[in-house]
Amino acid sequence: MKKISIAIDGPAAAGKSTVAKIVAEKLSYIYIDTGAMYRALTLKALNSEIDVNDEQKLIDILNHTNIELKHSQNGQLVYLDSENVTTEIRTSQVSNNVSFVAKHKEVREEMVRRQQEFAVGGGVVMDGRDIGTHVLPHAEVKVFLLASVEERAERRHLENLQKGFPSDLEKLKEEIALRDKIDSERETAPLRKADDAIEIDTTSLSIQEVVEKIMALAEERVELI
Ligand SMILES: Nc1ncnc2c1ncn2[C@@H]1O[C@H](COP(=O)(O)OP(=O)(O)O)[C@@H](O)[C@H]1O
Ligand SMILES: Nc1ccn([C@@H]2O[C@H](COP(=O)(O)OP(=O)(O)O)[C@@H](O)[C@H]2O)c(=O)n1
Repeated sequence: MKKISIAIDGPAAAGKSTVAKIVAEKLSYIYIDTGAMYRALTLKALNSEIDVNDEQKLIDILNHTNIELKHSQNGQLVYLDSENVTTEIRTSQVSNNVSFVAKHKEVREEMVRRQQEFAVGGGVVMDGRDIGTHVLPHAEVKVFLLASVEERAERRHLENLQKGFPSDLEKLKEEIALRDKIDSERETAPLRKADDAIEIDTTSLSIQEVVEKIMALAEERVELI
């Protein structure tokens, strides 16, 4: 059966990676979390005391940085220069700096090049902010996931508590809203629904309901090919 590409975009904590992972498993496709790549570069910049506004320094380190997304039974693992950073890239320090790193045109160009390489041949579910608009503009299925900022902050809060991370719901709401604003207002490839993407408001939907909607869109497309 022909393998298609599925692009899932949307604001922070809308449920993109959760549903992308399940859809990829159901279809036996590769799952690619592009946010993890920007997070890994941000972690390296913070650890190297590089200013997140210094585009030239960031591109210099990116050119000497290996970011790998490995698939394990426990989900996706993220390796930065051969070191497992799966947990470290989710700290609030990384979350609060990543949008500044992701603003830079040259950083994005290099990340997009790597992401497109991962997707050669199809059979991928990729999530991020610019997948339907820039990384995979010809993806057969494009979805834009939404949920109210209150709902998204509550979901991330619960997730943090489950992981044993410190978490303050009100602060999280502000941080998520600020990150969405920076991601939506940047000049290069801002967070935006592609014209041909299907919008799904997940505020009152369960994970399973969102997965079913995306699976239905994928099956429809596979049948048409
Ligand atoms: N439809 C949903 N209903 C309730 N919780 C959800 C839903 N989708 C995702 N979640 C939870 O919300 C949190 C954030 O989801 P995640 O997939 O990390 O979002 P994103 O990848 O968009 O940042 C996770 O803890 C996840 O389990
Ligand atoms: N394709 C992408 C993916 C992420 N990003 C950036 O990376 C950040 C982290 O993405 P993420 O998907 O891990 O974030 P969460 O929604 O999981 O919190 C985003 O806030 C964006 O600044 C991006 O610019 N383009």
